[in-house]
Amino acid sequence: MEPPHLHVFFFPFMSPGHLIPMVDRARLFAIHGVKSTIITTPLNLSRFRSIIDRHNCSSDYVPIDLHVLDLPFSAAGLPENCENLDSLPSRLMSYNFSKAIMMLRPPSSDLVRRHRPDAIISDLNLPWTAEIAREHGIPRIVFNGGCCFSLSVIDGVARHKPHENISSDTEPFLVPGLPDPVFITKSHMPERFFGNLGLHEFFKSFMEAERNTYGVVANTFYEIEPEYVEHYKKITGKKVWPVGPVSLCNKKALDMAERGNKASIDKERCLTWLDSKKPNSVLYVSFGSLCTFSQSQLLELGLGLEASNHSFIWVIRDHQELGFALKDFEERVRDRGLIIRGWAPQVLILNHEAVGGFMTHCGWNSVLESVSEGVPLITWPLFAEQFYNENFVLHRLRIGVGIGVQSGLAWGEEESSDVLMEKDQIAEAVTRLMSDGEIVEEMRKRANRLRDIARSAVEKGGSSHVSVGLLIEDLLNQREERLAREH
Ligand SMILES: O=c1ccn([C@@H]2O[C@H](COP(=O)(O)OP(=O)(O)O[C@H]3O[C@H](CO)[C@@H](O)[C@H](O)[C@H]3O)[C@@H](O)[C@H]2O)c(=O)[nH]1
Repeated sequence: MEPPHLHVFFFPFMSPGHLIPMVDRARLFAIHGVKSTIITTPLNLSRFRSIIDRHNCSSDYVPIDLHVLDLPFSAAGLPENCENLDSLPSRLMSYNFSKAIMMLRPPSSDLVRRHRPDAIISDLNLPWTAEIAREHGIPRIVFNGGCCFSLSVIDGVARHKPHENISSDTEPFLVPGLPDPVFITKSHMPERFFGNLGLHEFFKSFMEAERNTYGVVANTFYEIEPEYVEHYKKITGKKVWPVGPVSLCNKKALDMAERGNKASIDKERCLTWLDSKKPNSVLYVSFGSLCTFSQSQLLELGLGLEASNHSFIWVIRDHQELGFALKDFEERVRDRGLIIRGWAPQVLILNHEAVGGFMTHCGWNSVLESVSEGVPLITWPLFAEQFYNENFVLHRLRIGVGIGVQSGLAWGEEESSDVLMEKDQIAEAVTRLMSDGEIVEEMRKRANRLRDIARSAVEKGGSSHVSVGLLIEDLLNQREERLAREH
């Protein structure tokens, strides 16, 4: 008799930059013949339900199971229906959000006891999943969102503390112990991100849990950062499986359009607009799922895009207060600009040949999605490890133009009226990337080469495809050993 499919529980963290790649990963494993179960909350499920339903309709794949847990809003002091980091009324509530997530431990443990999966793949931000795995004698594989380069820089800073002798926020210093010389400044360090919201203690528990984890699954591909994948294995002493770019498992237009949420623009309207533009002529402008600019910064951004004279798609989050009349702006830029207020079908847009540049905050998913489509970037990092991702894009991949921002925002500082970048600086960066010229031509060639390598990595026999197979094999061996122990 055939042994049962390997059964893996996937626990995503409730923030788009973490939820989306985890759902992709669960699908990837199901495509490889694993019985995947995603555990999430009702409103988060509604963001990706349609993709799972389509997946489950296909007779080629093992269907994906879903378990829904209610988030204890009132016990954690959160407003009703606040199930995702992107829907917090204020970032000052991040602490309550983390508390609510910690409270999911008992019902999650109960699910594991009842369904007895063979392994857990869970987000770095859910440290209690490591304890549950240990209690049930199964391996936990951690997913920490970023690339091995940034994780290695974070580790290098924590280990060697090179910033401690530096007084200036803007003086570059070397991070020791890395495969090549990496310079950062104090104002680029993600520690700022945690501000004073009491999140450090949660962060410590994530790192502690990571140390007690069986291995790491990363949304990257080996060829984009071979030295850093090896380095990360060495410093953590863990097995590391690079299985990305996971976004490439969304091959159908509808899956691309509905990835992460239902898009706020009709897919056909978006494609028709893009079809009317020349190849590589459109700049896509989006700052991920969490960033909120000050009203004055948003205005400068609009004026900069207007002044650049290039075509653009500009995504403005619906939580974002505008401070200017969008209608007037749209009338001025006319057909040169398409504004999406809310959720954009990002992967579908980047996939279109008219898109020739991406102005981004350098969230790792956005960087990798751009790389997967051969689109060079204008880098405008804001917080977390985004400055390190920028460093990787500009100095290692050499597929981007830096906008020149010196320092980021701390979590909770979005209300400030600061203008980080003025309209002329913005227009200048757009012109540098979107105008023809030898330097940009070379950049495009490098980006296209990386796109081809990324796509080969996820095809049969490619490095990421092989890596998924090796991870599954490892987990099957773990299961056999566990069953032998139990009998
Ligand atoms: O309108 C939108 C906005 C976002 N996205 C998707 O949402 C994800 C956003 O992820 P990312 O680009 O990584 O940005 P953040 O949401 O800001 O990600 C957080 O998580 C990342 C992974 O850990 C970190 O690299 C970032 O610093 C952190 O801010 C991507 O898949 C996008 O395709 C859309 O599809 N439509």
